[in-house]
Amino acid sequence: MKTLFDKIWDEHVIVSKDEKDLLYIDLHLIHEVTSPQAFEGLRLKNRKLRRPDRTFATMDHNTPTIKEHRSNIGDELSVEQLDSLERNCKQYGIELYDMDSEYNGIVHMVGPEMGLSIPGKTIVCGDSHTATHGAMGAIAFGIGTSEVEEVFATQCLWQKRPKTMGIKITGKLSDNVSAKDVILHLIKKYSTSFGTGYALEFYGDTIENMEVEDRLTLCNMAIEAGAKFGIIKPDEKTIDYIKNRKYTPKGADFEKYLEYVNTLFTDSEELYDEIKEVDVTNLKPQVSFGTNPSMTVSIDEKFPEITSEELKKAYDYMDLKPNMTVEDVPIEVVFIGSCTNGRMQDMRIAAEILKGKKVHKNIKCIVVPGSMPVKKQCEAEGLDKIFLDAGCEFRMPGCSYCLAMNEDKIEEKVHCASTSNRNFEGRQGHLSRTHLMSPYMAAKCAVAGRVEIE
Ligand SMILES: CC(C)[C@H](C(=O)O)[C@@H](O)C(=O)O
Ligand code: SF4
Repeated sequence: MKTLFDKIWDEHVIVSKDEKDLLYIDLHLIHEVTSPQAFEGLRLKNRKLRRPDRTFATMDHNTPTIKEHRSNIGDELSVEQLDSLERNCKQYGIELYDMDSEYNGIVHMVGPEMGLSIPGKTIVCGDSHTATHGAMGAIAFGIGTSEVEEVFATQCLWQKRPKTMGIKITGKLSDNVSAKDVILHLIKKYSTSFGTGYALEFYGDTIENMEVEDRLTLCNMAIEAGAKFGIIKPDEKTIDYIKNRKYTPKGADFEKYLEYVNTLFTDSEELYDEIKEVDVTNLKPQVSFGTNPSMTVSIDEKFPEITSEELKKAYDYMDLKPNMTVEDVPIEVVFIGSCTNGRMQDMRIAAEILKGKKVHKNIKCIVVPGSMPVKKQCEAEGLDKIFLDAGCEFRMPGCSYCLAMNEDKIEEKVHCASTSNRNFEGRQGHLSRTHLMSPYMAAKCAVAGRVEIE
């Protein structure tokens, strides 16, 4: 009798010592920001890279979203990090999805798209949103640069087993409500730290009814709840999703692999160290008003009274007040993209709203597909045209706008309706003001010129 998480964990333990386990790592994803020092460490210690064939690289954080050749990136550190990733991948024989690659994209898009992030695997990346991949039914977690070096050298990592928390989500979501609203609601209800020390397993009929892309959105923000891990049991939808992707096992290997995948579920709810239950039947769209994701309201709620210094500081920074509603926020920019909501389904939802409409005159609307495959698919379905006709910008994939890299910054004091995952002070630019929400709400906002209270 084991939880889903413990089944995968136990399958990967090589040896245990002092409450820690040495885990075998099946997949190591890397990007330009957190890998240069780790490669340098290898060289200095004269260590080899153990499994270049299980290491995959993408350029994402420093790549501008404008159509600009690499040689035109202004920021020197960005250029240096991109150059060193390219050099290192060449030297160590690692597959790299560079800016010219048809597979390029944000690392948390690339893993599932390539059939690399698949059920039952252990997946690491020097990036805090690695829990995203747990939605495929895997153990996936963010690691630091020194750990990146350890995995390079040994393909293993010492880890303390986390406790498990079952997050049971039940009820049918309303049409305008999605996984983004569910995770924002959870963080509002239980704080930005309720998951600390836990692996969060999301389950229940709401999760079963969710598409894989929604599940990825949900697990993406586990770290915003303090948890390094989010995980969801693989099912038919997961198997359909991974089938025939580039690195998914094929033929008889796939059939054999499915036998293992079919064992991946939690044997009994009683095995969780803790359970939280949430009924989302009447859940309304959620929008953040403050400077962390827990400072969030339902669209039909007023902003809360000031009950802490932190909240007061957030109101001051955002230039908002208690008792206002999301409708009162003077939004000027709408950003649809990021590893949270830069997938095909997000693009389709936004396009459906923007189709035949015009972006409001006070709004600049930026659409950034999370990866080249998503961009291409948008073009194949004519979504790019819908966005452009509506007056949006339709850009190249990358992280840039989510964390204010390159020219992709929200100006001082400007309110941005954003489908990303972080809204702390300055996240999208010096003194910028981020409001987290779903692609549905963001696209509606682009048309209406403000967040709509339906
Ligand atoms: C740059 C990277 C290390 C960082 C992270 O780990 O999350 C980034 O992706 C972010 O979202 O802030
Ligand atoms: S899109 Fe944003 S949150 Fe996601 S990996 Fe990039 S910078 Fe981090």
